[in-house]
Amino acid sequence: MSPSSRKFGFVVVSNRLPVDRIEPENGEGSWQRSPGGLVTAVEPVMQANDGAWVGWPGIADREYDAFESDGVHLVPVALSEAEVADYYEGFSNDTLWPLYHDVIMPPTYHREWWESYVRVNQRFADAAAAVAKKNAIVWVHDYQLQLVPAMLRTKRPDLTIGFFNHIPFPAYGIYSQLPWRKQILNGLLGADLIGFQRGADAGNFARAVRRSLGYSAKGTVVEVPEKGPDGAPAIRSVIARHFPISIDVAGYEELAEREDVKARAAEIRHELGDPDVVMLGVDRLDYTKGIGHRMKAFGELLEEGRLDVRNATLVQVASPSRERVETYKTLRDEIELTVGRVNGDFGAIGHQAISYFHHSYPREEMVALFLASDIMLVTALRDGMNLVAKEYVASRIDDDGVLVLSEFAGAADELKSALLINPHDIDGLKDAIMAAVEMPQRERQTRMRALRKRVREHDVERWSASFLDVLSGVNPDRAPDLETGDDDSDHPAGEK
Ligand SMILES: O=P(O)(O)OC[C@H]1O[C@H](O[C@H]2O[C@H](CO)[C@@H](O)[C@H](O)[C@H]2O)[C@H](O)[C@@H](O)[C@@H]1O
Ligand SMILES: O=c1ccn([C@@H]2O[C@H](COP(=O)(O)OP(=O)(O)O)[C@@H](O)[C@H]2O)c(=O)[nH]1
Repeated sequence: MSPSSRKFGFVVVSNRLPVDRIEPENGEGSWQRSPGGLVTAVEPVMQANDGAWVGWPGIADREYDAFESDGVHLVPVALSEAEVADYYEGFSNDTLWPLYHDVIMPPTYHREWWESYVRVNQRFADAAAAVAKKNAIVWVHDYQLQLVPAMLRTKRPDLTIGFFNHIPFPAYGIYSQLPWRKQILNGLLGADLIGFQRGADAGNFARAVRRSLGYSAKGTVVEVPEKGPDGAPAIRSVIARHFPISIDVAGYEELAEREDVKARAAEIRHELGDPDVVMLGVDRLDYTKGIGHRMKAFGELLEEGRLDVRNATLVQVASPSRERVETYKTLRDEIELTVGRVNGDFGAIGHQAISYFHHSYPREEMVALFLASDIMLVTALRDGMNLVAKEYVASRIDDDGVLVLSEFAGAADELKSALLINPHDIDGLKDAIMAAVEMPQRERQTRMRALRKRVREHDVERWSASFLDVLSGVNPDRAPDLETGDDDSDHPAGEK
């Protein structure tokens, strides 16, 4: 059977596949790991469950057949150049992204972007429906695909549909700005189960459903009025609750134990001039991450002489992201100007204040950086979860290192032994950085042990198992087959 005609009992749908197609002008094309935490978290779930992953291969105007990668069956969905501009860069990342992150930047509303979003969501729904076996479980991910659950339900009422929102869901006062607020809520309510990162996100969603659609939403259950099979009015229950995402903790621990990774960590410190204090920031270059706030705090500490550039340094990895979106271009200019200013004002020969890298690094190098750093700075202004915070903790098998963590990152709900900060309060952030610098070893150890315990007990396997347990429990009569299969049996609602 050709890979494209196989059908699966478990299907994941996300905007991105775990690999991006890279086509250099002069050279051979290749597949490269995609950026971001969604892929980091969903990849181990797919490797543990035999299924298909439907997503965009990260390049415009190219059609690829389904293929296997690292034991996962990938089903590429093609997007045209115009769709990348309107659906991905436009509606997803210049309308929904700023809106859902509490309008840190003003969202842009364009009707053509919305129309493209609807068309592309339908394409993803069709692709998922085509690879799903009868009664399959389909798990849709993130804000780019909020209409897919209802589209799938219309096409394939046999499916059990889950949706997980990786970014925050805003308060109704903000959400209600969205001209298409009802359509999005109705799209999501096509799912049987809707997962969020934080309890507050699930609460905001329930309020939006009550205020915008007038449906009952009590506790974790939304009651959606529908027509029953006989045409009579009926109620369909949708569960909406939080399932905080996590990481492959054992994988990070294994890397942290490796001699070559430890040696690389020592080498990094040495190359930085063996300072007393190494601070680290690792983020996609995104305005939600508060990179400028952390640089401002660090710069002021140097200016005030509370830190000395000869023994304290900041390493900032800012991996490229959404580079054609105007707000991201402006952000890059601002951050690089700040780096230049801080280094110009406070650097000394052989002692750079900020080492800035606009690259993406493989996981081994990330763990070496984590081990090389005394203080991890996560200063997001808003963040669904922030997996980097959890990766730092998981990697510190030596029970050392201090995590400074924004209370506006989802991770703050769980990582309560971190030094929690409000990144808008620059003085408070500076005090927290100094508290981290001066923290006695015993306290560092106590805090890191508590953090590691939490992350170890709540790893990505537990996240996916708890979501999928609830999801498979909603239609117990359907008993989906999670094994890969070649079942071409007829589907309801006219599916081939
Ligand atoms: O696909 P991109 O546009 O390049 O962006 C990368 C991903 O960024 C976002 O990640 C989120 O998911 C993480 C895991 O749940 C979470 O820790 C983080 O707080 C979120 O920002 C986005 O949600 C993904 O869809 C993107 O693929
Ligand atoms: O150079 C880099 C920078 C980041 N990451 C990974 O990208 C993910 C970022 O996820 P997070 O939830 O922190 O934020 P997002 O980028 O998804 O908003 C984490 O797994 C990082 O380890 C990486 O592998 N290399």
